[in-house]
Amino acid sequence: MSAPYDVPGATHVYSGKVRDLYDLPNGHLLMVASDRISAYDHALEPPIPDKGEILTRMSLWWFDQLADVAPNHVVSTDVPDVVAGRGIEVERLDMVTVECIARGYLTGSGLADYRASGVVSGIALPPGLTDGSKLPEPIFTPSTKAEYGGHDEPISYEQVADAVGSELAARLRDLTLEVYARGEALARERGIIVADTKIEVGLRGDGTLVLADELLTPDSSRFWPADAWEPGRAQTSYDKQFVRDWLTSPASGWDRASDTPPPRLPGEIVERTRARYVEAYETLTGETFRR
Ligand SMILES: C[C@H](c1ccccc1)n1cc(-c2ncnc(N)c2C#N)cn1
Repeated sequence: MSAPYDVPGATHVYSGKVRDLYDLPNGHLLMVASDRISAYDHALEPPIPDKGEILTRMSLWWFDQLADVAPNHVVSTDVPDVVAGRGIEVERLDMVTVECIARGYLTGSGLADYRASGVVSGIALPPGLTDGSKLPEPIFTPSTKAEYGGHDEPISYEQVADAVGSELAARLRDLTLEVYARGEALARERGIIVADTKIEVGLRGDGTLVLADELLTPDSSRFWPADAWEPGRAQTSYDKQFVRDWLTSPASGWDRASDTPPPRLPGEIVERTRARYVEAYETLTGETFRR
């Protein structure tokens, strides 16, 4: 993994797959989006230039678009130069211990659960759905928060209510589905399907629910190009398809089923992937990403 940034005045406290978190002297946190990219549960090398800045700008844009749905944790983008553009000073919240996930389409672990039992996170779905099917309506499919490197486990709404109380469970469900509905509708108008998304929610001392972490990015959501959507097969990933295709091609020499780490991505794949992140940002926001 690429080392986190040495940020003056900040104390590094956590590294996720692609983001790092720091304590700040004023009691806030500094959230830094790296250029790291992961696929098939592996951290890949090299990083994708500007990915962290592009997805930071995307999150900020979504926080602004959805400000009428819920407040967010952003305090300031005036951060130390070493993380300028990819760092956000955020309000320290009491984070909810549930991964709040909404799905509008069936794929991934939800599809696997559906194929095994017809049920996803305790919700029975109609028969005949396949990979990439649009669900009759978006569903709230919460999961546990796995330790770093582990896999989140799906839980039912009832389990969420048992964990956090029925009133907060209802608020989390409603917020997650509202954020997804608004994000999916806006993205769809611009040719991007947001198949599902994970939001992180924190609580203020007064009980206000606050949108935290990143929001509606290709790292927290599945982005599919709408013009390539075809239920019945694995969908094209808007941002990671070049990486996936190369890693699973003879050109990489990698065996996904092996325990070996993936090989270093070639320059062309890195650049084409960077271009897809730029394209996703510019398509969604209508703004130009100038480095
Ligand atoms: C796992 C996730 C993470 C995000 C970004 C980078 C590394 C980790 N994380 C977020 C908090 C957190 N805690 C208190 N207040 C907050 N506003 C936030 C946020 N965001 C703790 N962990």
